[in-house]
Amino acid sequence: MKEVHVAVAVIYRQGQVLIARRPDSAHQGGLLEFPGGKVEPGESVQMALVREIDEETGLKVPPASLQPVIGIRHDYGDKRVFLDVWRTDAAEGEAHGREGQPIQWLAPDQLRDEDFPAANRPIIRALKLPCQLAITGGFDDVEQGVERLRQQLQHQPGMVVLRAPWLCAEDYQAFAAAAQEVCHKAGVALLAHGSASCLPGLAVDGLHLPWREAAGLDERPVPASCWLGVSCHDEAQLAHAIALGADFVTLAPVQPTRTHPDVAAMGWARFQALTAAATVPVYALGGLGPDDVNQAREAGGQGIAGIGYWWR
Ligand SMILES: Nc1nc2c([nH]c(=O)n2[C@H]2C[C@H](O)[C@@H](COP(=O)(O)OP(=O)(O)OP(=O)(O)O)O2)c(=O)[nH]1
Ligand SMILES: [Mg+2]
Repeated sequence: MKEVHVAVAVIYRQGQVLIARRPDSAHQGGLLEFPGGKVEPGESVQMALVREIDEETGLKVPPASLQPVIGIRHDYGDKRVFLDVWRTDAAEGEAHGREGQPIQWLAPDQLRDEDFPAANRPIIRALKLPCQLAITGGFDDVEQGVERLRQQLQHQPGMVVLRAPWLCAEDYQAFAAAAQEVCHKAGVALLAHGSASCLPGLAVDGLHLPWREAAGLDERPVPASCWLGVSCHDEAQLAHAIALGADFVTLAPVQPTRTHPDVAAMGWARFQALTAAATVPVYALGGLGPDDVNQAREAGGQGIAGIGYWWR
């Protein structure tokens, strides 16, 4: 079966995205969708986006405003698609459903997996996840750890992974409880780091699995209502994380790091190649800071993750 290349548009306006309803008679009919459609022969994906957005909503999109979000290969059984997803926040005009389809503006947090075709799940993840993920670094005692976390939050990461594998379970619980309060006040999501067995009793928003924990699992260890991240370093690990149902992965090391001087960095070209094949948002990790967010996004990533920049 030939793969259909589909240009999919995430049109942002005032923190909301434009959603349409697919006609009942269409493939995946009756479900919600992002505007878009098939890339025609001879068209670039950008040309297809500009055309489809105009045809379906009447909005005019400056081609230069389009930025890549994620690419997803999905087999529906009756159809194979490559969803080539791009965003713009510069669409001009008033949106209306030019093909008679109902449209609405929704905040990313209002998007529910079950309302969309199955291939859209990673898109919804990508829109809800931030572009900066901070991981906690070393500290001497829990009090100092919490103080450094407060400083880390001043750099406004959208999510924090609470990494402290050297702490005993009791100290980790205390660290997580204090961190939860600090993160909650700042409106920042907090993920525990380790195995799912550390979760009971923790008021966190999800779990980030180090590769050594993910390697031994054959199913998702947490419910769909909490985030699941996995640390990956190569293609095989990415495939395993996706099979586990990870909501996102980190891929490292992209650049040389002080923490792992003996590990060879993969560089941006390799990061881009691995990310292109992954149906999940991918954070670039290793030797990076906020200045690298654009580079990571241009390479098809969700953004950057790291310890070094934020933890001084
Ligand atoms: N536009 C769009 N298509 C999606 C999404 N998710 C998803 O699986 N698809 C699939 C459904 C279709 O098989 C394919 C694109 O179809 P489409 O019906 O929009 O194509 P089109 O605008 O060119 O329409 P047509 O000329 O075939 O009527 O991609 C999405 O969020 N938006
Ligand atoms: Mg369409």
